[in-house]
Amino acid sequence: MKINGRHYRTIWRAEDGESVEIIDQTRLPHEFETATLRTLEDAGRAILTMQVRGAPLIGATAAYGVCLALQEDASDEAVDAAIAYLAKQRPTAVNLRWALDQMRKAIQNLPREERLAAAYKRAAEICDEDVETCRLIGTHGLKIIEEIASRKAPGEPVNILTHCNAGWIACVDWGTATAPIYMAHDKGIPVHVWVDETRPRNQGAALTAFELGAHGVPHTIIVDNAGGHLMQHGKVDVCIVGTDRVTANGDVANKIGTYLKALAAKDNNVPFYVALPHTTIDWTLNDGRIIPIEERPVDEVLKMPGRLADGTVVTVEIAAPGSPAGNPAFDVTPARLVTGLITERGICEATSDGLASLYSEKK
Ligand SMILES: CSC[C@H]1O[C@H](OP(=O)(O)O)[C@H](O)[C@@H]1O
Repeated sequence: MKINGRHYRTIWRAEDGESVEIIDQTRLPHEFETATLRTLEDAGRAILTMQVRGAPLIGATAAYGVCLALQEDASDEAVDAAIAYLAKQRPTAVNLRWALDQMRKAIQNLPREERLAAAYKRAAEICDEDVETCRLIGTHGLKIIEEIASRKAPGEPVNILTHCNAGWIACVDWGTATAPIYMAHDKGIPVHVWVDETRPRNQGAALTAFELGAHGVPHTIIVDNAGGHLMQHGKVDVCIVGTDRVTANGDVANKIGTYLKALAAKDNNVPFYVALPHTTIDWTLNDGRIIPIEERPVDEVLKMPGRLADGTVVTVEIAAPGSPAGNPAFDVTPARLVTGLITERGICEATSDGLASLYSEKK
């Protein structure tokens, strides 16, 4: 999408052909900085420290991480070590495993001297495929927004609540939950987005608000605990969130707090949709309760970055020194609380049959 009128993807191969550029998301929204990944370790660190984050972008970064590793050593042992290293950086988003499996398939039967070119080719394809997949998610999700808009008074916006950042910044472009929003906005359908700030890393306040604002989409940042209240008072027409892993039976792992939004939506008869590409479906699991939930550093809870009036960006402590904290980064929303899954192939029920109806090859 565009930043200051210039189109960006979130990750791209540098002109030197042997490094990778990313948008450093730890600097947003106060500073727009790109960063260069030159080694496997740079890619692993970018994923772990969330310079890049969002399931599809984590996968794309890992794919390029394999390329950077191959530049040093294209042996079978080095490939295995690189894949194992990248796989352990973050446990919940299944796109990481999916992308690494794709890279292994692309190079494993090639002679060493052909592996690097094949790896860069596959990594580029993964990025291009993600852009098209998210665009298609947008076209299918747009129908939901259009149907709600048809029941509203002229000019009255469709009020959409989203949690965390499942935007173009979480992907290579377009986003998952935001793709239908951008398409509705660009089509002239009045929309307004309630943006959950999404403690503790504030991906909503720092990233979703940033990208919606850059595209001119009306939005309001709210504290995470306000969503239920807004739903009780009829101010939310639909919830659309992203996900890091959907099991074959439709259970949804997503940023911590998603489950509570789904409960509030169910209690207030607000449709709750989850937008996802096929790369986020874990066909090996039929129960969301066994999805690994990442425990992140407690400093993310105890400290918060911000900008002073003079523009200096600082980090402050928000609790008494020595306060203990816990930081589970994701929760699992049972399929029964999900109205539907918005995929690149269409919208389906959050059930095994629903997913099988769109992905018959996986039956
Ligand atoms: C389109 S995937 C977005 C998904 O990823 C986020 O997690 P994180 O920021 O920790 O990578 C969040 O769960 C979003 O819904």
